[in-house]
Amino acid sequence: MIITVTLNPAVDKTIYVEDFKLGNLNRIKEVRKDPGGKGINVSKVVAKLGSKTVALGFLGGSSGEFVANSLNDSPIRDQFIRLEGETRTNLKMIDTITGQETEINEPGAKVKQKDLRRLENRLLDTVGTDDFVVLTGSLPPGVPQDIYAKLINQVQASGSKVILDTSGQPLVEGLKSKPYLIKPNLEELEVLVGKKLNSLEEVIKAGQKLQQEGVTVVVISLGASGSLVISKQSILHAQPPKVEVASTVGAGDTLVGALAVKLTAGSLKEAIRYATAASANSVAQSGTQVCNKEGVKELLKQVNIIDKSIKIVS
Ligand SMILES: Nc1ncnc2c1ncn2[C@@H]1O[C@H](COP(=O)(O)OP(=O)(O)OP(=O)(O)O)[C@@H](O)[C@H]1O
Ligand SMILES: O=P(O)(O)OC[C@@]1(O)O[C@H](CO)[C@@H](O)[C@@H]1O
Repeated sequence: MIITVTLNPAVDKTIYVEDFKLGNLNRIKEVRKDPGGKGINVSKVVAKLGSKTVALGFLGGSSGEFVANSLNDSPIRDQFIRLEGETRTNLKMIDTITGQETEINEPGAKVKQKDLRRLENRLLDTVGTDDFVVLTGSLPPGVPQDIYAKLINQVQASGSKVILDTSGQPLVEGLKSKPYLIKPNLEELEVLVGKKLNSLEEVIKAGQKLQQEGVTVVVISLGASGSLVISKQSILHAQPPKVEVASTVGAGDTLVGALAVKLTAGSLKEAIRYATAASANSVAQSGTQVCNKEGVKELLKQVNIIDKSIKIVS
C-alpha cells in the first residue's frame, strides 16, 4: 500500500490572466480549483493508476472540507486529522499569452502539539511492514523542522520504505534518517549542496554523494529535461516526450506517485520510464490534475532512458 502524508495541504486556485502586468490592475479570465498539496497529489496519481492509497495529514475549515469532499469522491482513503484552523489556498497564475506560471503559496494553518502527536500515532497505526510512505511538501507553522527525520526513523523501523520529497531544512534534517528515496528538483538540490550545478555531470556527482551517504535511490527532477536516477547499481537519465504544457503544477508529485506504484513490482529502469510518461501526461492537464492510465500508455514508448553509468568515474 502507498501511504501519503501531507502536513500542509491546499486548495490550489488556478487563475488565468491575459498578458499579466505587475503593478497594474489585471482581470481574471477563468478560475479553477483543485485539491492540492504534494502528498494529496501523490495519492491522486496512485488512485488513477489503480493502486491502494491512504492519505494522512491535517485539514481544517471550509477549504479543508472542499479537499475532503474531493477525496470522498475518489478511491483515496481519507485519514486526515481535522484542525481548528483553515486549510490554505495556494494561488497558481497562468499568463495566457506567454504561458508563464507563477505560484504564490500561503504558509498554512498552525498545527498544535497535540494534533501532531495524533498524526504520528495515526501514521504508526496505519503503516505495515511492506508499505511505501511518501512524506512530502512544506511544513505548516507549529511543526518542527525535524519532523520528517523523526517519521522516517519510525516508519523505516517497521520495515516499510520512505520516499521524501521536500526542501530546505526539513530535507537537510530528513536526510540524516536515510530515507529510501528522495526527489529534489534541480533548484532544491542546489540549495542543499550550497552551489550552482552547471552541468549534468555536476548534478550526477552531487546525487552520487547523497546516495553514498545512505539514500538508496536519488531521483533529481529536471523539468522538461526529465530526471536523473542514481542508485548503487546505475545512473539513468530519463528523457520525457515533448508535450503541450497546460500546467506543470504537480509534475513532480506525479513522478513520485508513479514511481511508488511501479517500484513495488518492477525494476528501477521500468519504474522511471513509466513515471516519466506519467509526469509528461500530467503537464498536459490543466490546474493540479494528474495523469490518466490511457494517456500514460500512449506516451510510454516515447520515453528515452540513457544509461549514464558507463561514462561516470566516481
Ligand atoms: N515540459 C515538460 N514536458 C514533459 N515532461 C515534463 C515537463 N516538465 C516536467 N516534466 C516531467 O515532470 C517531472 C517533474 O518535473 P519538475 O522537475 O518540474 O518537478 P517539480 O519541480 O518537483 O514539480 P512540482 O513541484 O510542480 O510538482 C520531470 O522530471 C519530467 O519527467
Ligand atoms: O508549499 P509546498 O508544500 O511546498 O507546495 C504546495 C504545492 O505548491 O505543491 C503542489 C504541487 O507540487 C501543489 O498542489 C501545492 O499547492
